[in-house]
Amino acid sequence: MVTDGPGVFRLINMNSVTKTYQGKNGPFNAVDKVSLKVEENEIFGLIGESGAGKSTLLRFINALESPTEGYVSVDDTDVFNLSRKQLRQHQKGIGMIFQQFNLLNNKSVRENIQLPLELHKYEKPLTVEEVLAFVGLPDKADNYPSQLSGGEKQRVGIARALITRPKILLCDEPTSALDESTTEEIVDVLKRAHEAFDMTILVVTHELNVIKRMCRRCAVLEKGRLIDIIDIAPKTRKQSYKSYHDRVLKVLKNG
Ligand SMILES: Nc1ncnc2c1ncn2[C@@H]1O[C@H](COP(=O)(O)OP(=O)(O)OP(=O)(O)O)[C@@H](O)[C@H]1O
Repeated sequence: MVTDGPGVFRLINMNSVTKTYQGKNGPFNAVDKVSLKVEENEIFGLIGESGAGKSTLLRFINALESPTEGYVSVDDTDVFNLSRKQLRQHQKGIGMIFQQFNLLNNKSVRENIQLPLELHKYEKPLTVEEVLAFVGLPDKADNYPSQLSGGEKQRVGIARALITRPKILLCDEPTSALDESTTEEIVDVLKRAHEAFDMTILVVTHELNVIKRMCRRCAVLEKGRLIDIIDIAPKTRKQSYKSYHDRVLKVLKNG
């Protein structure tokens, strides 16, 4: 076990990860030598403007993307040096929720939530009733996605992620398709899930208030580079708005 002091366990460790893509004008680094550590049970944010590399970085953790260079470990295990069986096991411990919910429209809420259990065998999954009650939709099991509001669809997305009892939950812009009050409700569901299921949560978003309400720390990315890791504390500090990074600091530290 890797520790950073008493009671602090680094669950996720990224060391100088780079992802190079071919762009119109040649190769470019969507993620550029990023190193960061996320502690077990933390809610950690990744923020930055569109194209900053947030989603790419998030997707390294469950190996949906692989870095061109660098090292990613989860629980002390190199994510990109696993057998197929080990990789499946690794991915089974990670849930994901998406901006556009990714529900199958021809399947009922119950069928959507059960999908992960059809793909893999889990030791102690929750039941559809349990997760639906948790996200506040106890009566919607037989509805179809087209009969739900955006906020309800995201609750179903969260229920689908929770049914396997993941150790890590990756949230890619979980509230970006929702209005302000629905966003608050979804943030509350995620915070309750964090407490109830003892998970580590990573949240990618460009919404600073979501970060402020949920996270203890967040990484700021700009053009693939890690600019800062901010400890989010309600202290008042004078900041100016010279750059995007300055605005982030202002909202998160002073708001
Ligand atoms: N498969 C790909 N091939 C080429 N370029 C890609 C590919 N995937 C992502 N990119 C580019 O890499 C950069 C980072 O993308 P990424 O989706 O990680 O950013 P992001 O910060 O999550 O952005 P957004 O907030 O808009 O989703 C962008 O310029 C994007 O266009």
